[in-house]
Amino acid sequence: MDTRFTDELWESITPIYQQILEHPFIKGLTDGSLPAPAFRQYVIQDALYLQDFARSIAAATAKAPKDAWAETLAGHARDTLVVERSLHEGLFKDWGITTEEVFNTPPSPTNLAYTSYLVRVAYREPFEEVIGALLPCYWIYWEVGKQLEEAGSPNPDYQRWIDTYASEEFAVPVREVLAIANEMVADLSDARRARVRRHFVTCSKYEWMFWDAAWRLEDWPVKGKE
Ligand SMILES: Cc1ncc(CN)c(N)n1
Repeated sequence: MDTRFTDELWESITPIYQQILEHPFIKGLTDGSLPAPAFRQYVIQDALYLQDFARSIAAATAKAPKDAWAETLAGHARDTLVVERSLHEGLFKDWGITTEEVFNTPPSPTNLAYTSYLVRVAYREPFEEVIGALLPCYWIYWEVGKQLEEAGSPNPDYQRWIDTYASEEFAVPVREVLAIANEMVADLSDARRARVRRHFVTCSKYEWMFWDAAWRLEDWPVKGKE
């Protein structure tokens, strides 16, 4: 398989990926120093995030110009999320947090900005751009999972998180979406490839920001009656 396009994409985010690995949230997963409230906030926000992520994959499915890609993505909208949801549900059960509480939590400013961007691209832009926006969500998590796997974590919750994203179950859809990304650009002009890259870089920045928001226990600076 020709992986030149995705190699180029990864090259375009190497400084961002490096900063992700150096972020205290990520470092704190392996050395155990991540404060529990930051992890809890992250997992709750992530459960909200996944709702829009799934809808964005479904929109990509509807736009797929090839049946084989539509079938693959339809499977992701259902199955990929099952793996991540089971991680979340296990943690919520251990923490005594109900599904109702989770889904009644307002999205943080960063979460809302990221998911709004994803959904906007998914509904407004052509198929290849939607894949560009979705790709960091798959790929960065897999790379981070693999990177942290060797060090592991003294904290069982953080170890579960690492195991999920380093797992073969998570790797399969990542490889599939990478294959779609490399195939879909075969006949694309440089200008259209650049638009894919722009979304890829933007969403990679949002990935860093998502962990950072939880680390800072981000909240809205002003409040109404919610
Ligand atoms: C914010 C975020 N980005 C990506 C993933 C991996 N699907 C996730 N669970 N959360």
